[in-house]
Amino acid sequence: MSAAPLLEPRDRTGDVASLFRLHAPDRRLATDGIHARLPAGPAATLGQRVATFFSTPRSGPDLLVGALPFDPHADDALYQPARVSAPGTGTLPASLGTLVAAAELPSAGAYADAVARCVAALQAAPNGADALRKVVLARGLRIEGSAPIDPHVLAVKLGSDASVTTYVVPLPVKADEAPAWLVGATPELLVSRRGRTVVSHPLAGSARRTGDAAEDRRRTDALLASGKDLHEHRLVVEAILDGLAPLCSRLQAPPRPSLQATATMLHLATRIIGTLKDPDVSSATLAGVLHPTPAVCGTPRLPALQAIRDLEPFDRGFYAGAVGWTDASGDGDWYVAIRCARVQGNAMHLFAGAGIVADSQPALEVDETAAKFMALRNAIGIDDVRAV
Ligand SMILES: C=C(O[C@@H]1C=C(C(=O)O)C=C[C@H]1O)C(=O)O
Repeated sequence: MSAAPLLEPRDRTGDVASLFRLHAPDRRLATDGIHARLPAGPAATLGQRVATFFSTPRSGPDLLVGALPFDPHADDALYQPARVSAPGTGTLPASLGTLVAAAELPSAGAYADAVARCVAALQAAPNGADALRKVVLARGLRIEGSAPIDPHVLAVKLGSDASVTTYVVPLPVKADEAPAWLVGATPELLVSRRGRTVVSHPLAGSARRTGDAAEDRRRTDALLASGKDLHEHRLVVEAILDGLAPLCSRLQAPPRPSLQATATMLHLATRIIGTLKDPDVSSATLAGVLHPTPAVCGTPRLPALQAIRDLEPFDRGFYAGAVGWTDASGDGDWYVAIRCARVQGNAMHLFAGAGIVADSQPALEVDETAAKFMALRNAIGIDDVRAV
């Protein structure tokens, strides 16, 4: 197998299991080893657990890294790394080996049926603040390889799109299981904190990017004028403003979204900036308050979570959760864990979801989720998700 030069460190034993990587356009973080684990718990107690962790004298970096699962009531997986590592001290194989798309769960047809059932429920929902207004429904694709899949090779391939944040996050596994990671390339910032300044940059309302400049311009204009997509987007911005408002003395968001493009997608995006009233509110607390936003869950949160449980035939695990870091000062970055795969042994599970509102059309949501698989599909070189 040919080797690519100087891409990512191995740790001292050459083990990749505990390597964490978060490469944002403006900041690169890589760590290796696990010094101590944060006691696991739900999103609501994350801020308190992190504060307790850092208030206890200990050796090792003043840093916690890891992932929150989609379900805010399920256990998260954060740990203090052994070392912050300098990227570029090792080599990686250039290839992921032979991969085939093995199974869709659910099939495109079953996904369309679930979207149709969801639309019917949204249309039947009574008017009022508590009524179900949006549900994000996802589907999965299992890919199999001829040999164990190296998550860092996949991340390097995903990193060829400079507009996204690539990540590799070790996931908890049972004692008899092979190591597992969440590997992805997200365009979406859940929340970032530096001192008192808080930034969130949600996306919702999407179209496939074609690569043809005139057609992409047309799609961009259509997206920025689409009542359905602006509504889907507004619900996310409102939820984030509602979450941040009690914590901020100043909070600003432009009245209309702008366009954010990745190599494969066009998204409506809004950059929200706030100033914390209390500088002791950490990025972990903020992530715990905001997650899951209606970009990945729906509105209102609890009925949307229930609809997802009822309509999706799989457990999301850490897909549509959050990945990131927080330090002892409370600063940190948390990204929405989308455009990703759970990698374990010879297999990976890809996930893609789309926001459903009362006027969504099932066939268009099938296409939107197929387009959202493209980032991963391009990286692993599988052209057609239906090919087996
Ligand atoms: C849920 C996903 O993406 C989210 C849903 C979007 C939408 O519905 O338009 C856009 C970006 C993300 O917030 C995903 O990629 O799996």
